[in-house]
Amino acid sequence: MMTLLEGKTVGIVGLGLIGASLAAALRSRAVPLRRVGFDLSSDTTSKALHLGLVDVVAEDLHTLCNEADIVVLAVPVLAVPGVLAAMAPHLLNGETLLTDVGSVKGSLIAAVQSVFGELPPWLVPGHPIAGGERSGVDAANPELFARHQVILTPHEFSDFSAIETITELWQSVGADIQMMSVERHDEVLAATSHLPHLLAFSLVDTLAQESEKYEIFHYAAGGFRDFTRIAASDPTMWHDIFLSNDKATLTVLDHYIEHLQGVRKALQTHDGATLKQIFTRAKKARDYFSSILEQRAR
Ligand SMILES: NC(=O)C1=CN([C@@H]2O[C@H](COP(=O)(O)OP(=O)(O)OC[C@H]3O[C@@H](n4cnc5c(N)ncnc54)[C@H](O)[C@@H]3O)[C@@H](O)[C@H]2O)C=CC1
Ligand SMILES: O=C(O)C(=O)Cc1ccc(O)cc1
Repeated sequence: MMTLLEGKTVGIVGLGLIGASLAAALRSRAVPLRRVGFDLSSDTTSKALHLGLVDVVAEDLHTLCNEADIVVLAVPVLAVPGVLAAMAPHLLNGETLLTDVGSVKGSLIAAVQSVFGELPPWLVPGHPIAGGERSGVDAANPELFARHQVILTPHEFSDFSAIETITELWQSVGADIQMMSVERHDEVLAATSHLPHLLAFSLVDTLAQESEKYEIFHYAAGGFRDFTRIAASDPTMWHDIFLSNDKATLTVLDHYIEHLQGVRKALQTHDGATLKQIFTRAKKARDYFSSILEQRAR
């Protein structure tokens, strides 16, 4: 039974893919929350209002904070410190809960600490492991979070009832909640999300620079499509993520470069046994990942 959200107002700052999808999901599932939105782009807020994703658009962050019981930050991660600083005077009543959807959690914690001088009990950071290469309000999808995980990284002073409310917010749109420390989150995501995006951007850029008028892409097949879909993701969003999670990404990138050097050596020396060993281990791991995906889809 969902009870903690009844009659409350959620204020969503940033009505792009994730913010607008959350608004759309809350609406399509008739979650009893009033939805107030804010975005720097007036085109975006007009669309969100016109599509009925939000009930009302706040004129500024001050108004949004005054109206909202729960504020969800859904802006690129490097925009967070500025938004927090603008909201700070209006959040200090202690009654408004604050959460976010950012792909990096260490930088959010650092921003909150720098703006508020402490980690307030009404802060429960979050990260939906759901999205896609499209961005903006036009890409909003009410089913985006269904059967997907949302990682919450509450800190040691996060209020229990605040954690329960944010848990219920995500469960109400069909998501499964996982709890994790900030450090573990940033390491895991560096490996499973940030590194793959870096490799995809880098591979596509390498080939694009070597190919006159992108001619080579005419001959690319499904493997190239699957490997590089995420290179179509938003450059600003990923610029922000890499600069915010540089340490953990560098660690896993160095590990990967070392492994790739091994693959290169095996190829150069025609060491087929080593190549087969690597491919067999990787296939086993990828088959396991496919089984996780199948279980989740059931
Ligand atoms: N795109 C994805 O697949 C996922 C993204 N995330 C995280 O969600 C957050 C939002 O990402 P998306 O929705 O994909 O981005 P997006 O680019 O679709 O939307 C961001 C929105 O924030 C607005 N915005 C930017 N600066 C602002 C500011 N200072 N004040 C108010 N609005 C501002 C923009 O106008 C835009 O509408 C990012 O932190 C990202 O790391 C998390 C999970 C998945
Ligand atoms: O496009 C994809 O497959 C993604 O990996 C989406 C995504 C992007 C960023 C996140 O922090 C979480 C999910």
